[in-house]
Amino acid sequence: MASRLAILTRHLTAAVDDEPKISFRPQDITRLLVHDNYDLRQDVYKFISEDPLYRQNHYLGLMEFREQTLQRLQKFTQQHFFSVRDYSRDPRKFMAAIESLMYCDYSLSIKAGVHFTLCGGTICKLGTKKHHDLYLDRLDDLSLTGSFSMTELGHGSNVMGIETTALYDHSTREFIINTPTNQASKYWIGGTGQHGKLTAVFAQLTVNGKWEGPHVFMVRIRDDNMHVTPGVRIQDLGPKMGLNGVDNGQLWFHNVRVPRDAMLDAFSSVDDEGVFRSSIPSVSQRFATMVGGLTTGRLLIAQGAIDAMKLGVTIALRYSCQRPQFGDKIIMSYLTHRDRLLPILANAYALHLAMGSLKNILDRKQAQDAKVIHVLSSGIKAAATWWRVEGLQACRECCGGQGFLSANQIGPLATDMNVDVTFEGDNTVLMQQVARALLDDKRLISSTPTAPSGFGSGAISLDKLSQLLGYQEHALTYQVGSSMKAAAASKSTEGRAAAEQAANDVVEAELDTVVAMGWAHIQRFCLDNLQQTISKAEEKLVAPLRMLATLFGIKCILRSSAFFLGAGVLSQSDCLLLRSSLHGIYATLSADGGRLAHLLCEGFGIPEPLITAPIAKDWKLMGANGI
Ligand SMILES: Cc1cc2nc3c(=O)[nH]c(=O)nc-3n(C[C@H](O)[C@H](O)[C@H](O)COP(=O)(O)OP(=O)(O)OC[C@H]3O[C@@H](n4cnc5c(N)ncnc54)[C@H](O)[C@@H]3O)c2cc1C
Repeated sequence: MASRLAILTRHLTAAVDDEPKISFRPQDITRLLVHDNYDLRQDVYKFISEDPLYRQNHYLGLMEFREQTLQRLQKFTQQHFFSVRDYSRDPRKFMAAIESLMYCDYSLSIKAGVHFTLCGGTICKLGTKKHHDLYLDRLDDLSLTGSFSMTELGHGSNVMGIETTALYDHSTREFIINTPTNQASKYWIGGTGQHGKLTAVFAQLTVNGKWEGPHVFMVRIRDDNMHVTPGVRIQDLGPKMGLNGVDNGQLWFHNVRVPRDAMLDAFSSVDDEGVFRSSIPSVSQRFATMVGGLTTGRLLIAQGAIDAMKLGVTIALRYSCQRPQFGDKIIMSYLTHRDRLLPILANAYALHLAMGSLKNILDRKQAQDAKVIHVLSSGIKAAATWWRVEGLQACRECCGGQGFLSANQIGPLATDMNVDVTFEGDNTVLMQQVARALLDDKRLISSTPTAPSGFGSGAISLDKLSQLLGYQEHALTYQVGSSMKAAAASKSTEGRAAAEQAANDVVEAELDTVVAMGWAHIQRFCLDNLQQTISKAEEKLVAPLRMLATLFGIKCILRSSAFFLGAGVLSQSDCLLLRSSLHGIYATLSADGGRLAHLLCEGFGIPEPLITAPIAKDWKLMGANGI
């Protein structure tokens, strides 16, 4: 292994363009990473880099920050980079435009996401032509500011349990929307505290005395003069831990009457005779379709987290490779520093490429892909945001006190984004959904997992790392699945409901393992996906990608060393071999002032004007000449 690494090191010690040793240029990597809409992304970057309205300003108060965020969104919208109609027409373009805002400010990114994706996307997906005609142009020019009212004070993760009601009144052809209890008030609703005019309300529908499950209704909450509409009450939620450019609100509805056409009716409607009709007969499947529209939002949150890791690690690496401490020792030469920063680089690559594959699956628009899309979007969102939390904290610590200075970008990013583990699906709940899908996979449940051999004196190959991660996924699923089967069998004489309950009780009792299953699946998917990317990559990119993939795989396995040692799959000497290989990779990435690590960061393609942190330039000049 050591000699292989030495060869890799020689091969990879990238130099400037005109030196013969060079193996790749950052733009070669950028081409691989930017899946689509390269020119559009560059146009958005140029716009937000050059217009002074988008410059960092950490001195604003709450109301000023909100106003600035609104103005930024208005000006961005006026550039017509995309249309809300692209949500259905050209989803890659839609996502590319919104993703590109991330490097400017997370509040702007989320305010745009709530308006265009959650509100606009819901209308595109769940509405029909009359809704598209009525709302989409006005969303596009921001004359109708949109929001998305799903969560209630009492119901966050359990959306099916919401209490807001929509009762159909055939005498007036209207729905009557009500908030029956305070816990049913819509809570956290982005964009409603101050600026919102329109909201997509999730409410339990009753027609002719029959409950039909949650449906979505378009409700005006403020008129064009910004007066709150009759029957609606709005409370501004005020300052938050971060993300203060977004005005979140709490909403109550008291006998708010909306016309029959206010219901988004692509899948269900009430006809002229007042009869409820739906192309999806079961309430639970209908509900799954209603919330299925959240996938795009979830992808944007995941991509935002990945991009934040890229920005954070780029800044931290640039600083760490020039910062001496204790004499002239550069802090990046400390093993602890390498171990804190370099895995973030690998995570960002692994997740970004996994997102690329997921977007390709989405492009196919095949009905049979619905489950895999749900599983991957849930799991990648959870992994990306959890690793982002960990990664940005590591970046901030690695920069010492400088990491705490707002101008250095990492701190504000970490606090503004802290909520991404919670919204668009709480991570713990999302990982359970990944695990539920694994538990439905007969291949994993019925065959006994076969443990791969350890490394012995053999080399550490990506195939072996993948086998180990695959084994972990299979073994955990088999363990929980077998217990569920046994529990269900023990209750089989009491009927199907009792057996299902017994199986569910096992899931509850094994919830920590269930979440670990979700992690195992996503880690294995990411590593396999990296391998597939490598197999198709240009020759010059193979070595650096393989190195990142090996780093990623080793870290995943070492994080679960208790599992692998406990299962007797790896020995202590295997773990030591993994550790020393990891250190070898760190040394290669950090050699020559971290040249390879810097090239890999440059490969992210973050526009230089948007890397504003002074420590990412020349920290020795900080404060000099009034800078
Ligand atoms: C800044 C911000 C903006 C938001 N914007 C919007 C918006 O625009 N529109 C909107 O509709 N909503 C919005 N939300 C709401 C958001 O989607 C919810 O906060 C989220 O779904 C979690 O719900 P909850 O807060 O009620 O937490 P809960 O669901 O009560 O969860 C609390 C804790 O319990 C745990 N938990 C819950 N259920 C389980 C379980 N089954 N197993 C194990 N653990 C569990 C969770 O992991 C979590 O740690 C926003 C939230 C925030 C903070």
